[in-house]
Amino acid sequence: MKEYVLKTMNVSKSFRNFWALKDVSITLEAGKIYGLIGQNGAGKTTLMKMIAGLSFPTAGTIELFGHSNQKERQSALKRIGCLIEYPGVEGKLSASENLKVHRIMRGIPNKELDQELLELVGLKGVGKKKVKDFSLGMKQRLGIAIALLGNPEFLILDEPINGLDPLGVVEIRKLIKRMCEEKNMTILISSHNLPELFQTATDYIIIDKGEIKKTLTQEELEDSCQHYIRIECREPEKLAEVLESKLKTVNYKVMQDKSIQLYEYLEEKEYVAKTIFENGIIPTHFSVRGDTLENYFISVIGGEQND
Ligand SMILES: Nc1ncnc2c1ncn2[C@@H]1O[C@H](COP(=O)(O)OP(=O)(O)OP(=O)(O)O)[C@@H](O)[C@H]1O
Repeated sequence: MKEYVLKTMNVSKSFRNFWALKDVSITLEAGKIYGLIGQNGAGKTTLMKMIAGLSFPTAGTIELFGHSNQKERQSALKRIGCLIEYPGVEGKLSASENLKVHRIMRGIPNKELDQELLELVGLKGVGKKKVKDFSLGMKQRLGIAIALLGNPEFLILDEPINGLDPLGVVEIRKLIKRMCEEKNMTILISSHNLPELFQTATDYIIIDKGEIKKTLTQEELEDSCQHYIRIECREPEKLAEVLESKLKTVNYKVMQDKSIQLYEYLEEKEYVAKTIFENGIIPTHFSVRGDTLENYFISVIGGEQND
C-alpha cells in the first residue's frame, strides 16, 4: 500500500483581497523527490510555509502523515525539516557553532550530530571558518544541515539551488538524491526553473498564479518532451508496415487521430521520407515535433513558447 506523507485538500490562502493560493490539492508519496515548479510569485513559498506549519491556510485542509487535526498535526510537524527563506544563522560563528546553537534550541542533546551532519552535507573540512565568509553554496548546505537536525522524514527545501554556480547545483543535487536514497526521505523542493530540477526530482508539481496546473512523473515529463517525427497519410496501417519491414523499427505509435509518431531516425528524416515515398506512401504531413523542458513548462502555464 502506498504511504502518503502529505495531502492538501482545496487549500487556499489570501492576503487581504489577493489569493496567493487557490484550491491547492496535492498528494505526496513517501520516498519521492517532488519538484514544485513555478515562476516568481506563483505561490511556492506560501504553500511550503503552510505545509511546514509556519503559516495557516485561509481555507482547506492539510493532512500530514495522516493527521489533519491541529493537535496531532503539531506533533507530526516534528517529523519535518525545512529550509524556507534563509534560516537564522550567525555570520560571526562557524558552521559547527551555528549547528550547535540550532541543535540546543531544538532540545537535541546528541553532540555527535553536528559533525555527522556537516560531513553529510560536505562541510566537514571548513573548520573554524566564519559563515560570513562562506560561498552561497556553502551557506545553502549549512541551511540543509540545520533542516536535517531532528532526523526528518520529510524535507522541504525552498529554492535551495537558486543563485548557485553549476558546480554548486551538482553538489546540492547529489546531496538531495543521497538523502532520498539512503534515508528514504520524502523531499519537496521548489524552483522557478524546470530544466534545473529535471535531474533531481522524481515527480513534478507545476504551479502558476496560485493554482496547480499539472502534476506528473519524471517518465510522463520525459514523454511530453520526447522528440519524434510526425507523419500523416491516408493509409497509416500501410505506413506502419513500411516502418517495420523497411526501416526495421517498432519504435513508433499510432495516435488516435491516425497520425504516426516515429521516435527513431530523427537525424535521418530524408531517409525516412524517401523510404516511405518509394514504398507507395504519400505523406500529407511530415514534421519533427517535441518540446524542450522550458517550452513544455511555458505551455502548461499558458504562456508563449520560444522557437
Ligand atoms: N505576507 C504576504 N502579504 C501579502 N502578499 C504576500 C505575502 N506573502 C506572499 N504574498 C504574495 O503571494 C504571492 C505568492 O508569493 P510566494 O512568495 O509564495 O511566491 P513564490 O512562488 O515563492 O515566488 P518567489 O520565487 O518569488 O519566492 C506573491 O504575489 C506575493 O507577493
